[in-house]
Amino acid sequence: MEYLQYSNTKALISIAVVGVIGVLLRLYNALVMKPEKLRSLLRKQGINGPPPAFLLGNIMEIKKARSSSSSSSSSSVPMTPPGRPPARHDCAAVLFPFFDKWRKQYGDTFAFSLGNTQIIYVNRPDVVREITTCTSLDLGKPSYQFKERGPLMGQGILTSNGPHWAHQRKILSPELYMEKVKGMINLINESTETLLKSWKNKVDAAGGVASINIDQHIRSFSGDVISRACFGSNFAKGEEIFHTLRALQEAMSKKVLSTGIPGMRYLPTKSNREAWALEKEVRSLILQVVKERMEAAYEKDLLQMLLEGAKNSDLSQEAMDRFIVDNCKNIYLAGYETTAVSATWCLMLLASSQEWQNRVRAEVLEVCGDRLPDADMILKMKLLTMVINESLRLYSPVPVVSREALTDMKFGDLKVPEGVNVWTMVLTLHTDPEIWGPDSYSFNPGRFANGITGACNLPHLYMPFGVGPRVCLGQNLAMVELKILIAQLLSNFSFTLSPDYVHSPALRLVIEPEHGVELSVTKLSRD
Ligand code: HEM
Repeated sequence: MEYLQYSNTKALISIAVVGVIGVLLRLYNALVMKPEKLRSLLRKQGINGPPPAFLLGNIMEIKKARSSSSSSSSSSVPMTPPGRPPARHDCAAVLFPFFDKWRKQYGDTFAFSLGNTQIIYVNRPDVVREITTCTSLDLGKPSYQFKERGPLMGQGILTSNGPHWAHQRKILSPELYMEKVKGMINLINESTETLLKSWKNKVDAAGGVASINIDQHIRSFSGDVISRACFGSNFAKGEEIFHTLRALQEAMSKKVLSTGIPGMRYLPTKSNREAWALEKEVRSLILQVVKERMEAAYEKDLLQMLLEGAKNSDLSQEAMDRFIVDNCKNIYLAGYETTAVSATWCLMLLASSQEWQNRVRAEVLEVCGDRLPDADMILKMKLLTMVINESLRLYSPVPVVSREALTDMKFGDLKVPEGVNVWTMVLTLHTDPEIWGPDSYSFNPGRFANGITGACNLPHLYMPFGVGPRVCLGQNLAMVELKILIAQLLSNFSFTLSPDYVHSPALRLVIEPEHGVELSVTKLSRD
């Protein structure tokens, strides 16, 4: 009997030991062997890069370079005095100083690691064209981003690949065609009115000139537009969803710097627990609106399209709920902050160039007069389009276009093994003097007088909205929103940079002004 018990315990211990060894071997393979194999494949074709640290890759080096470039006076990036625009609009040098260093050391194409993810940085125009225009479903969005941003984005259009992505894109894209966006102009004008009223009140209360930190106002405007576009008449509920999503995004941005550290997302850390709770809340709020929709009248907004798309696609109830919840979140996230920061940066640039502010205002008043902007007027305002294009060139909210090879792939002479990511630095391409000329770091909307092709010698490298099959679905909506907002602000107010403005681009989920943008705003008399 005793002997039997002894041999059972021995067997259990043996099984446990074999199991633990198996898990350790798999971990060793995923964290050490596989990354090293990929790096050696890259080295074989002459792609070198900074040596990675065990498990972390180059994360610590990146963190260190970032914090010293934003805080240290010994940084190579000159600090901008308060109240002034920078002499050189060079976000890449402030936010990604390590890339400059590595490019000097390893050339235009080099490899680095975020945790166990291997990334090739590509700056060669020919290879960038091949990557960004590749239509194969084998080239997708990086899976490590899906994992890290799981609670925030789920498996919606932004964070899915292959047939699942293609299916979602097919449902959503017709809803954001220009013809549909034209139908949203009234709702955008309504959202703008709210903003104008609040600025007028502030200026009156301040006796003629008000110092306004514009960020929150612009964010509210952008959130209002997206809520109305997505949720139509349920937009009040939309705003509640949106505030919860914003809180979730903040909880997630605290985690951004841990990107790539294996296993971090599963640990019940304070920020993970906060994110999980908010994710649950957003889901239940969205499904509540869906339930009301099922019972009430039919409307033609984005939510309705998602509902119909889900109903027609033979999904289980669980999968259908996920499809709707994830895509509502994705549209918010894709459309809210990007448009808000684009408008904020554009107003900062106009505030620092009285010449361009006056020129665009004259155009707006000539085209629109006392009427609210409509589709024809929006098309006619050329100087306004040039200013927005230039602002998106210098302050592209999304600084990197990234992809993952889902199988072994080749772009020109660059072989990308399965699992390796490729990154194209939009900000660097947007300011390269060889592409844009010697004034590439200056604000000069005049360069867009003959469109994008006239502005630079390699137009495919201008990509504030990305390019190729995964190009931004909302670019028509974003451009119309930006034009209406800026036209309306210019025809009602004049503004300069406040002496309190401190120029400090920061990378959160998008590039935003770290301390906001403070403007001195005066009401224009319209007699
Ligand atoms: C100025 C504002 C905006 C900027 C700068 C911007 C930029 C971008 C960029 C760079 C991408 C990724 C493209 C790529 O990886 O090649 C993207 C994707 C996307 N954007 Fe935007 N975006 C803006 C506004 C919007 C708005 C208003 C919406 C929706 C209402 C939207 C919806 C999307 C969607 C759904 C995708 C994913 C497309 C896909 O993966 O198939 N965006 N955007």
